[in-house]
Amino acid sequence: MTLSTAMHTAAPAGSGAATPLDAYTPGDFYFSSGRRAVLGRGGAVVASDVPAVACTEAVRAALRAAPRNGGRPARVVGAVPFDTERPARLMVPEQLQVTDGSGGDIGGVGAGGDRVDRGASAGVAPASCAVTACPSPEDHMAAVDEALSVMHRAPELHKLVLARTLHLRPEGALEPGRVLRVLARRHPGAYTFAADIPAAPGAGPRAMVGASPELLASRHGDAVRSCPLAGSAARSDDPAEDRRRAEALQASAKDQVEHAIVVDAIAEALRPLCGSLDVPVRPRLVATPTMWHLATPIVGTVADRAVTALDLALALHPTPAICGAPTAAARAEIGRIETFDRGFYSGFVGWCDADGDGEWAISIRCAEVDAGGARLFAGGGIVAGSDPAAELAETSAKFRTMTDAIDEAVAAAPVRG
Ligand SMILES: C=C(O[C@@H]1C=C(C(=O)O)C=C[C@H]1O)C(=O)O
Repeated sequence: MTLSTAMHTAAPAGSGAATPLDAYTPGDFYFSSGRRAVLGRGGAVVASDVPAVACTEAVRAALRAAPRNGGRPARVVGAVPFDTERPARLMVPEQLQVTDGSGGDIGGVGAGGDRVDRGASAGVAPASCAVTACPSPEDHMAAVDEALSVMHRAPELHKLVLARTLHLRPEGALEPGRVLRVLARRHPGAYTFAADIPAAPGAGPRAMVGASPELLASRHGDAVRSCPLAGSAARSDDPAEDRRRAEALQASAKDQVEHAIVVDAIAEALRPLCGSLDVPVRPRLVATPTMWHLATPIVGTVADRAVTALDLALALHPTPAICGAPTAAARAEIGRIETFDRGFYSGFVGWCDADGDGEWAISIRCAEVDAGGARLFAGGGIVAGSDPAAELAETSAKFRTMTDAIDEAVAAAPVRG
């Protein structure tokens, strides 16, 4: 593989010949998709005083005003929260390092499925951390029951995505960069990211760190892509059982319905923006090291080049994969039933350049990480026929992306005397 490394302006201080992943330090932005990786450092936060849903004009203006980077268009990088009435955390970095392989989008498909690396811990939480679940497992099951009752009373609500959190506090300091590098190694097919997010006054930097298998939207030239995931099963260490679970997922009528709701919503949102759009009729199976998912790779061509990757992401968000359907009713129920603030979880993270090209992944399989610990998030779609215990188990399995990585990062931390 030949990597052409474009140092857009100066390389980040002290990075030498380091890759973007090596160069990452807390406060930076990092995003990789297959062989493409972006590291951003410094620069003003853009559109911090407007709701994220209305940020595109300010972003366009900031990109127009920014110098080109080593002959390439300027880029905005960062994260958008679940609630787009709140501001995004987007930057036009002062220093940008990009490695541009020939890999193209990974689009969630084949997301590292053959490279199963289950790591050391099979449990939900690293042994080396104090753990608090919010809500408790019992309360999450009660919330799923409540969602099922709501959908029974109001059948026009087809799907509701409910999440829960785990707070991990290791004995020593947690290093976001270490967690990021473990994730990148364990999940080579994922969208791996670390995005700076607001921290408490006086506290050190805080980052949203994760390895998402899900592409919300990308645009490269005319080519538009989205790869929604919905319908999940935990992987098994036993190959025969692993295959059985994958086949059961593909054969599950409930999961096919749950998946189709997402694909229909995305196709409907993309159609007015696209000249052509190809939506496969049946989903395929994709694997991460911890989960099987149903996935539908949607491809199209943008009708008007003025529509940027950020415009596409904002037009699609929140998809029923992380919110529900219909959107407004599902969002209202999430606000009523969930007992915590999603913040940047289930928003999106990535980059967009001044030509409108860009990539945005859904911020899942992730955690808010600072030196004191991590707040992990995992959710799942509830439809008629969902089972509270199975939904709880699904979120436990989804947590493993981050618990396994934090476990390894903490175990590998040097002892400080
Ligand atoms: C909400 C999450 O995942 C989403 C929900 C899925 C499901 O319900 O099957 C599958 C993939 C994601 O779209 C999460 O990982 O936290």
